Amino acid sequence: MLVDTLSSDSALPVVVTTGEPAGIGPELMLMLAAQGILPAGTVAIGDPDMLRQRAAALGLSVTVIECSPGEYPSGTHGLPVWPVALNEPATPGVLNPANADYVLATLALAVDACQKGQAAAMVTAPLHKGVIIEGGHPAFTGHTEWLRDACGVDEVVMMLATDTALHAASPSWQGSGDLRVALVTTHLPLRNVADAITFERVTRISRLLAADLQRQFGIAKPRIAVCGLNPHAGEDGHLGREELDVIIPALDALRAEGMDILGPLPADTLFTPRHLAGVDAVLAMYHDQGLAVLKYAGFGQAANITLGLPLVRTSVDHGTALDLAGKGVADPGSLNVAIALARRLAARRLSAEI
Ligand SMILES: NC(=O)C1=CN([C@@H]2O[C@H](COP(=O)(O)OP(=O)(O)OC[C@H]3O[C@@H](n4cnc5c(N)ncnc54)[C@H](O)[C@@H]3O)[C@@H](O)[C@H]2O)C=CC1
Ligand SMILES: NCC(=O)COP(=O)(O)O
Repeated sequence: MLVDTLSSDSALPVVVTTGEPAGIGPELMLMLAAQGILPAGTVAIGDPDMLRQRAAALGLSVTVIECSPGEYPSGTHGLPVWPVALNEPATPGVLNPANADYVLATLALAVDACQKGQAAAMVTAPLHKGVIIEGGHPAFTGHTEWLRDACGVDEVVMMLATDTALHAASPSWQGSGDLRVALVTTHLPLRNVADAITFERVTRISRLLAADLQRQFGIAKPRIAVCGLNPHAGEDGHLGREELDVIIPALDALRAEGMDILGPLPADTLFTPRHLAGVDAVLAMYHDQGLAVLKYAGFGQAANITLGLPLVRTSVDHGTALDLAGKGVADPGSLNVAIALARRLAARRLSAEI
């Protein structure tokens, strides 16, 4: 289970940014609302007219209820929305850089609401990084780094996790257990990854991961298994020196601090049941090393959690799926998991006062 099963008893809503307006985010939110499975106390952030048009086009019976930011109507049926106006009309599947600022404004509203105590947590539907960059934000690399800066913290960690407790009831679930995968590097070109694997970075990310597994997930002494960077974890230096020069010294330093760390292990066999037994999280060196396995294990049934933030943020395990947008065929499973997880993490923070 991702966290212990606390029900959210916060009176505050969980806010969900509906993401790239040309992508599947808006319709996933509408699908959950139409299916009647959105928990009470969930508020969408986005353009209400766009959401109404998207619902009508897909034949989804959802009443979009526009509320002032910070307000939440109790006891109503429908989808409460805190409005942010699109800059230009959006067409499913067609990116428009003119709406980049709209997407960022939805994020800013969600952060503001969490910081002001108007929301218990934020969940993000997918945005399109490329169109945000083209829309005038050349340094943009993703929600994770944007939230780090918006919250004024030095470092955050991207972790994706499957949750058997949430999807055990799903007939499509084929997985055998929970898997949590955190990343040392996130959105970097592959050719830059090796240089970014430094002693400081490995130790900083590992400490943050362990601290948030304790704080947010209630794991008293987390066991973390760490991937090598190179094939066969470098084969004693014959297939790359990053393990010998950087990763092993970093892990030795962490062990000396009392952390329960395994590795570095060859990444191809680390993700097998024997090596994963008793492990609370895997730390992968780069994006596709860890996330390909996570998505094989539970795509559509997993969530992304940003560790190290002063607020709760979860997200989906997928992107904008422009190829599916506007067709009503995308799977809302991960958004459902992300909302449920945000509620549980928020409830845990509330009860533990963390
Ligand atoms: N949380 C976020 O905001 C994320 C944003 N992205 C962004 O999304 C954009 C597209 O990225 P891609 O790598 O193409 O990944 P993608 O996840 O959008 O699409 C990859 C494949 O998965 C399918 N897919 C995705 N979500 C699905 C769903 N809910 N149901 C059924 N099929 C689904 C798509 O149709 C496509 O075939 C990029 O700009 C990327 O940076 C990617 C991942 C997370
Ligand atoms: N592959 C995960 C991903 O791209 C999530 O990015 P972010 O926008 O949540 O930082």
